[in-house]
Amino acid sequence: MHTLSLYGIAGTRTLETQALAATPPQALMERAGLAVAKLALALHNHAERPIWIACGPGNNGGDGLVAARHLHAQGCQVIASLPTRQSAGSVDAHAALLAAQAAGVRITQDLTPPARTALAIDALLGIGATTKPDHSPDQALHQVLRSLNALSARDIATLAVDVPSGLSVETGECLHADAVHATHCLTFLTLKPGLFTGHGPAHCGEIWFDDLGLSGDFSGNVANDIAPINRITPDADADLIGHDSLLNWLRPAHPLSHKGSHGDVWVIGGAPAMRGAARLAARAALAAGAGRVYGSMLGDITVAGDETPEFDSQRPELMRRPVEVTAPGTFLPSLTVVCGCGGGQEIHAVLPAILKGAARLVLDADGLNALGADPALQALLIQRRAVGQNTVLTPHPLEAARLLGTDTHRVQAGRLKAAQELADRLNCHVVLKGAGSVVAAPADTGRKPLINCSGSPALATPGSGDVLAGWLGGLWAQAPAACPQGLAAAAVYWHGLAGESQGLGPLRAADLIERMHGLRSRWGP
Ligand SMILES: NC(=O)C1=CN([C@@H]2O[C@H](COP(=O)(O)OP(=O)(O)OC[C@H]3O[C@@H](n4cnc5c(N)ncnc54)[C@H](OP(=O)(O)O)[C@@H]3O)[C@@H](O)[C@H]2O)[C@H](O)CC1
Ligand SMILES: [K+]
Repeated sequence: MHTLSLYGIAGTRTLETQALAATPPQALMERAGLAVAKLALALHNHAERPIWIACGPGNNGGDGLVAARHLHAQGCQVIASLPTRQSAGSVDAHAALLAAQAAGVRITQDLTPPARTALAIDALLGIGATTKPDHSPDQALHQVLRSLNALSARDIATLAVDVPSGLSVETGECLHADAVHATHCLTFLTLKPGLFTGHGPAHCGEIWFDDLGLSGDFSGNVANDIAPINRITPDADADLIGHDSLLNWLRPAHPLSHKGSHGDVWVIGGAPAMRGAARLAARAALAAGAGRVYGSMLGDITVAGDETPEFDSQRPELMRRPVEVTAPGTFLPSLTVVCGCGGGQEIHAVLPAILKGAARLVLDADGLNALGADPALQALLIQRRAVGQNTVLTPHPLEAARLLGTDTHRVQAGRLKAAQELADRLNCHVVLKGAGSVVAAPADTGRKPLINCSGSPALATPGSGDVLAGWLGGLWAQAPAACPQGLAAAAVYWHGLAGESQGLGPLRAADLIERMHGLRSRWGP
């Protein structure tokens, strides 16, 4: 999959206005409704059982009514609930209602789904949804949202039109407590950021896209009812990370390459009781292809059970070295440093030297907490880019909240904004982890944020973040001059693909490394 642009409401409305101006009345809604009906037919595997279409007052509801008409014409048993007044302003939706009535579609104000519903279509709210507290039809709306969720909780296919009602297409936060959990979402005109991050992935199910014919067919022919569009393409709000993020990693290594050609990584972390975190990061860096991987454990390394001279007795390829970051000859300027994985309090003492010396730095976990608590460390971080040193922070939402001086809820309510704010404030690259990881670059790079679309709950396991940090370090060591945002995109996408390959159940972190390593051999020539 190629990188795709994501547009929030403003960008989508700009495209919608141009599209409406270029098409005959009702044409766009007709196309949207037909596309919904086609997908619904494909999902409807109990021909004798009813399809319930919950239609809202605006154009989203209009799409639903057009779909109802087509499905009725196909002989499906269709019941459309119209719980609210039809929006006076929406001429197209009103026309769709009249056409559905004329065609004999059963339209009711009953808010309960018909018995034995086999497929539900959520056409309540689209990009016009608001959170107005005094909105009169809210009670009815909530009742229908709850009915839709009760159906999807019973594994009944639920198709969201454009967006699951109650989900913010801008941020992926839930505007309503009962936002619809769809099994499929067919979105129109643009792909929207909120479908892919925050609560989006959990609420959308499988995402489908229809541009309503505006980009033409496969041979580039635009439908003959579309006038030439003097198109002003709005700026995308973000890009979706796709398979092309991996392009640089799908080529075989140069035949004359040797371990010295693949760069060195130094993992610093693993305070007592958290040794495993550093080991996972180091193993991941090695599996990602770094030439040499060194590891240093923080704190007392002679604690019971950890007297072995190896850094990792299961991986003798990893080399142990002391944590003497300030000693001459540490080669900090030539290494890629992955720091913080299981670093405990001890990480604080070594961070100033690392921030001053490391050419490339991935900072994770306790390294981020130390940074959040100490403005002097933040000042050192901010200075790094000016001397050609790059940094990628890999916070989960709580770590990001600590760095921003806010709470997790606010980070999650605006993941794109939070990641961008961190990148700008701390003058570095940021991977905000969680469903739909966001990869942000400082604004002066001119690069917009990226959202990752791969991943699965199988990755929500201890050590999964250490693997990501180590893998990123391993990639960076091999491509020291590459754009850190592109490298971070490759790492999160790769990590997510491995998670998807798991199916049900957790993918334990040590196995995740092997899975990521194995994927590359499958992609090979
Ligand atoms: N324009 C086109 O031809 C096409 C549009 N498409 C589809 O249209 C929607 C966007 O439609 P729009 O009418 O702008 O907005 P919605 O249908 O999403 O919602 C607006 C109506 O919903 C009411 N509303 C909003 N928030 C709430 C709420 N919290 N509780 C209850 N009701 C709410 C709102 O009421 P107002 O009083 O604020 O007016 C409106 O009545 C888009 O998503 C597509 O599905 C297609 O792309 C095809 C072409
Ligand atoms: K909807």
